[in-house]
Amino acid sequence: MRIFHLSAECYPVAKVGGLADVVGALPKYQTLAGHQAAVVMPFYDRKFTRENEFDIVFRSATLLGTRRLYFEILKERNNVLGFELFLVRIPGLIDRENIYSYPDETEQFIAFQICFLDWISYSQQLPDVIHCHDHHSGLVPFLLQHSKLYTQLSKIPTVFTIHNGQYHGAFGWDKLAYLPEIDLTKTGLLDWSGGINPLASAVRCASRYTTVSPSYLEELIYSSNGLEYLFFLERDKGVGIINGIDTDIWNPATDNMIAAKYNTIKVSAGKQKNKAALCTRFNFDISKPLISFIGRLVFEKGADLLAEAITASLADYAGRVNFLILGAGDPETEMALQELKEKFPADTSVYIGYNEELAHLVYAGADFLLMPSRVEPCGLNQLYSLRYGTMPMVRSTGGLKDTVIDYGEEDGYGIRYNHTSVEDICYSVSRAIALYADPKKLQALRKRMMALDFSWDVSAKQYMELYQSLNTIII
Ligand SMILES: Nc1ncnc2c1ncn2[C@@H]1O[C@H](COP(=O)(O)OP(=O)(O)O[C@H]2O[C@H](CO)[C@@H](O)[C@H](O)[C@H]2O)[C@@H](O)[C@H]1O
Repeated sequence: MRIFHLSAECYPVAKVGGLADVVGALPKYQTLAGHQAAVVMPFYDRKFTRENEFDIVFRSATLLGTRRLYFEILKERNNVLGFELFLVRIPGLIDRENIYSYPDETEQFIAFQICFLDWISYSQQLPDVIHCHDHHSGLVPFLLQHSKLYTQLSKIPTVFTIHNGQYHGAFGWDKLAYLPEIDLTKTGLLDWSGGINPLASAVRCASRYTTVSPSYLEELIYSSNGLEYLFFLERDKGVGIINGIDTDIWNPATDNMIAAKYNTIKVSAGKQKNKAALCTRFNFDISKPLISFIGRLVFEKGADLLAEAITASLADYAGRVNFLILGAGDPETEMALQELKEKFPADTSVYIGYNEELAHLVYAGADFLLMPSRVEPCGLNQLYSLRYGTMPMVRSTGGLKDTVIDYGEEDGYGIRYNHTSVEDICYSVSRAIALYADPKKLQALRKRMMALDFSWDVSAKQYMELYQSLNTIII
């Protein structure tokens, strides 16, 4: 089966968060299973594109409104990722360093989708399925079916995966002219709340939509930033498939980014060496429990509560626990965390920024990983931490609920709490400190965590079954 994944991110080409991890792994596992999986993404002027070799496989021009765009499709030459990688380059529009946040972002992603469709319209070998990820490729299912330019593509089944339902990529009807000629009787399929909403359109027009955990599929009906009624109406088209993790990259026994490699048998000594490296770097006392947080410093992740919750915890446990935060995001949260570090220099440390290597070391060296997310479609951090024998402390929501069982329950291995609140975070901290005081129990739980299997094998198979079922669906 030939599968095209369309995405704004793909590890290691360009990563901001978990979307990149999934799009960098799923096609690899599909290729290993004998399928022809490819990723198509915008060209970014980054380390990966500078250091690898590409062939130009297609060159053409298209229109974005009245603007004529010349574009190229580049193909990575040496199969370094284990799957085909195609980049859409449009000089002056899609050839910059950053992935998001340019003022013409809407134009960038519309152009990305148009160029992709133009390119495959000329292709001799059409894909069996087009798999779109998040709103950046959300207009493709609509355009395939309702633009005259792409009639020959209209039978290709599409899957749309929602990694984050909070962001819709919505824009005003004044930008309708950027789309290619469409059937104007169908504009209702683009509209939500008086604007063009790529996420809503994809949910309606894709053959199927998926969420990255079964719980999140249900939660979208109650909380999806204004699309609740849409998810209520379209519920039967949705499927929840939990993310896997790329065990080639996230494996403490082979990970070159950590200070000492270890496996389940050597977990105690291995974690201790990695913790020592972290404690030296951040000036912590290794004998104390180390609780960390890794992630985007945004409201969804509960990051706004970290400074207050850590301050409250330290009121009870000063000198008995250390906190390490790695992340970047909302300026107010970044500032509050910097202040926290200045206020409690012996107990806390904060690294503002994105650092892939440090993240690996933290998964390996910390004792606990705090995830007080308000919204967590799947969450990969808890899966990585489990793989490294680091206990996740999670709020029961979305994928966190689906993957972490509280250690107080039968076969449990994590810490769970119900609310993204200072009280619940503090309560989870007190439980972590108590558990740390019982090294034998913690050691047994670490072995249990590391024995869990969250590899892609099962989930990749579920996606294949979904694709295969689409051939029989009449949209
Ligand atoms: N400052 C930093 N330095 C280094 N590494 C950092 C970092 N900040 C984040 N990361 C890394 O980025 C990834 C974050 O992945 P998540 O799945 O937790 O979140 P995200 O919200 O981006 O993804 C969305 O998509 C994914 C994929 O479907 C869902 O799991 C998730 O719930 C959904 O919100 C992890 O690999 C983490 O280590």
